[in-house]
Amino acid sequence: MNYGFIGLGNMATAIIKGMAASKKFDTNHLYGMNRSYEKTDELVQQYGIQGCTTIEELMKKVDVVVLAVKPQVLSSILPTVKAFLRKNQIVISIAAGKSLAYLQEQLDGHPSIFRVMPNINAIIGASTSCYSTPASTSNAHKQLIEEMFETIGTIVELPENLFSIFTTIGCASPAFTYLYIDSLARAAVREGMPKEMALEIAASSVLGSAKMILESKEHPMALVDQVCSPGGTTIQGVTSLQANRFEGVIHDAVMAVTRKDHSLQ
Ligand SMILES: NC(=O)C1=CN([C@@H]2O[C@H](COP(=O)(O)OP(=O)(O)OC[C@H]3O[C@@H](n4cnc5c(N)ncnc54)[C@H](OP(=O)(O)O)[C@@H]3O)[C@@H](O)[C@H]2O)C=CC1
Ligand SMILES: O=C(O)[C@@H]1CCC=N1
Repeated sequence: MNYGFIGLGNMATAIIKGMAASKKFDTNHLYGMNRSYEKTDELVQQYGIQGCTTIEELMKKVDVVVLAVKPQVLSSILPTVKAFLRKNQIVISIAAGKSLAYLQEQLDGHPSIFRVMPNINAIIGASTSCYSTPASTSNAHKQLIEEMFETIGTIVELPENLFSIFTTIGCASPAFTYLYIDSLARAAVREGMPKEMALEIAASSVLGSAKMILESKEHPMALVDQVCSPGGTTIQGVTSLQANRFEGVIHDAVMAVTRKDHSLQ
C-alpha cells in the first residue's frame, strides 16, 4: 500500500515522522508533494520518502492520499486531485473546517473520503486525534485510518457533527495550553526565577494535572478543593481567576475558534 501527502508542512511532516518511527510503514511506500520543493527534499533526505513534483505524479503512485494543505488552499488543489483520482483510492483530509459533504461534492461523490483531525503534539507522538467517515465506511478502512494515526498518538472515531468542537478543544487548544504555561512561567520570572527553569516546572505541573484528571476520575472541582486549604494560599489565586471570568474567557476563546471553523465550509 502506498501513502501520499499533498502539502508537506508541520502536520504532514509530523505524520510522516510518526509513520516512519513506528516501523509499521516502509518509507519506500510514503510519497510526498509540496508547493516548494525544499520541504519535499528535506523529507526525502531525512526519512527516505519518495518525492513527487506534481499532484498528478503523486496521485498515479498512491493508494491513500492525505490532503494536508491549509483549508484556504484546498479548493485550488481539489480539481487536480479529482482529475487523477481512481475509484479505489482513499482520500483523507486533515483540513480544518472542510466537511465530508464539501469534499464529496468537490470530488464527484468519491466513495472513500475521510476526515481526520490530529493536533500539533503529533510531532512528539502525542496527538489527540479524531476521525469521521461516511455512514457506509467499512471496518477495513477505519482500521487503516487508526493504524496510520495511532503512530502519532491516540485517535477516536466521532460523528461529524462533533468534529468542529473536537477541532477546537482537541487541536486548537494546545495553543491555549502553551499560552497558559508560558504565562505561569513569565509570572515566575517576575518573582526572580529563570525562564527556562520556570517553563519546565509549569509544563511539568500541567502534565501532572492532566494525568490526575485522566487517572483519578475525580471531578476537576473536587481536585481544586483538594489544593485549596482553608485560609490557604491557592484559594486566593482561584478566586482571583474567577473574579476575572476565567471560565468565561475560555468559553469566549472556544466559541471564537469554532465560529471560524464553521466559516471555512
Ligand atoms: N497546525 C496545526 O496545529 C493543525 C493543522 N491542521 C490542518 O492541517 C493542514 C496543514 O496545516 P499545517 O501543516 O499546519 O500547515 P503548513 O502551512 O505547515 O503546511 C501546508 C503546506 O502546504 C503546502 N502547499 C501550499 N499550497 C500547495 C499546493 N498548491 N500544492 C502542494 N502543497 C502546497 C505549503 O507549501 P509551502 O512550503 O510552499 O508554503 C506547506 O508546506 C491544514 O488544513 C490545517 O487545518 C490540523 C490539525 C492541527
Ligand atoms: O488553526 C488552525 O488552522 C489549525 C486547525 C486545528 C488546529 N490548528
